[in-house]
Amino acid sequence: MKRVHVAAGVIRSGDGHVLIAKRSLDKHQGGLWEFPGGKVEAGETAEAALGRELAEELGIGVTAARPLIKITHDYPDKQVLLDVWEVLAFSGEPHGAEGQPLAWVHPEDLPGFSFPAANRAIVAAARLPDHYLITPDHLSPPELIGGLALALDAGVRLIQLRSTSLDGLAYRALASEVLSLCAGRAKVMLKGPLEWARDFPAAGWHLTAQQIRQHAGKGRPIASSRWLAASCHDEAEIELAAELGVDFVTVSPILPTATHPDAQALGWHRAAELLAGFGQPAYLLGGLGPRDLAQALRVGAQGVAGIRAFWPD
Ligand SMILES: Nc1nc2c([nH]c(=O)n2[C@H]2C[C@H](O)[C@@H](COP(=O)(O)OP(=O)(O)OP(=O)(O)O)O2)c(=O)[nH]1
Ligand SMILES: [Mg+2]
Repeated sequence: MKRVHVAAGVIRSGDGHVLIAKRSLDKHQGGLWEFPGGKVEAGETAEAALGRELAEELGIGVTAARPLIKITHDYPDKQVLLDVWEVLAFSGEPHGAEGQPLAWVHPEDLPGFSFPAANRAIVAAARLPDHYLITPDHLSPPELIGGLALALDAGVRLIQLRSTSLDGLAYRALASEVLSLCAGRAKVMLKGPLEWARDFPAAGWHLTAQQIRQHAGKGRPIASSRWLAASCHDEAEIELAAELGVDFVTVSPILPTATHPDAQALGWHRAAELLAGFGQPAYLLGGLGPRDLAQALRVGAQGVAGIRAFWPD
C-alpha cells in the first residue's frame, strides 16, 4: 500500500482557540474531528498543499506556517503520513466551505473530542509550547521560586522541576510551592520516584532514562489525563518511551555542553533521524538556546529545552 502524504494545519484564533472540523461520514475516518487539510498532490510541497487545502476547505489564505509534527500511521485500510503545520498567520475568516461543521476549541479541551487514532500526537503537540524550561540545580528554594516567577512573566509555559541537590522532603515541599505558583499559567513536570506522583495530581511526570528501563513492558505508569515525559539519549530509549505511552520526550545531548564536555553529542542530523521514527513531540536539549528553535523545528522537534539559556538572570 502506498503511504498517503497529508498536510494539515493547527489554526488558532486571537484568543488561542484551535479550529477543528468534522469529517463527513462518507470519507475515510468519517464522523471524526480533524485538523483541516488534505492530500499532497504529485509535485507539490507539503506547505503548498497546506495552503491549497485550507483555501479549498476553509476559504482562508495561509500567509505564514511552520512545521509542528510529522506522524506516520497505519490504519487497517490506509497508510498515512500526516504532515502537520502550525499556521502562524492567515487572511480571511475560516468557514466550512465544503459544508463541514467547524468548532473553535480551547487546546486543553481537545482531548475530549473524537479524532482519528493518528491524531493523539497532534493533540499533544497543539497543547505544548515550543520551549521547555528545566530548572537549574544548586539554587536555594527561594532563588528557584523567584526565577520561576520571572520565567512565567516572560511567557514560559512548560517547566521541569529538577531535584538533584535537595533531599526528598525538601523537593516535595518545593514542588508544592512551584505547583501553586504555576497553577493556570504553566504545566509543571516533576521528577522523582513514581510513588510520589499520586501526591501531586496537578503535575505531570518526567521519567529518567533509568526509570524508562525499569518500567519497560509494564505499561503507562500514570493516568493518560496527566502529562508523561521521558529523557532519551538514543534510539533504544526512544522506543522504550514510545512503548510506555509517553506524551513527549527530551532528546539529548544535541551539542557539546560545558557541563558534559565528554558526552558524545548527537548532532542535528542524528536528531532528525531519531525523531523521524518517533511520532510524539520531542524537545531537543543540550547546548541549545532559544536561538536554535528554528533549526529544531526543521529537524522535526516540538521545540528546544534547556537550563541555563532559558533561566532568567
Ligand atoms: N485532514 C486531516 N486528515 C487526517 C487527520 N487525521 C487523519 O488520520 N487523517 C487522515 C484521514 C484521511 O485518510 C487523510 C486525509 O485525507 P482527506 O480526506 O482530508 O483528503 P482531501 O482533503 O484531499 O479529501 P478528498 O479530496 O480525498 O475528499 O488523512 C487530520 O487531523 N486531518
Ligand atoms: Mg481534507
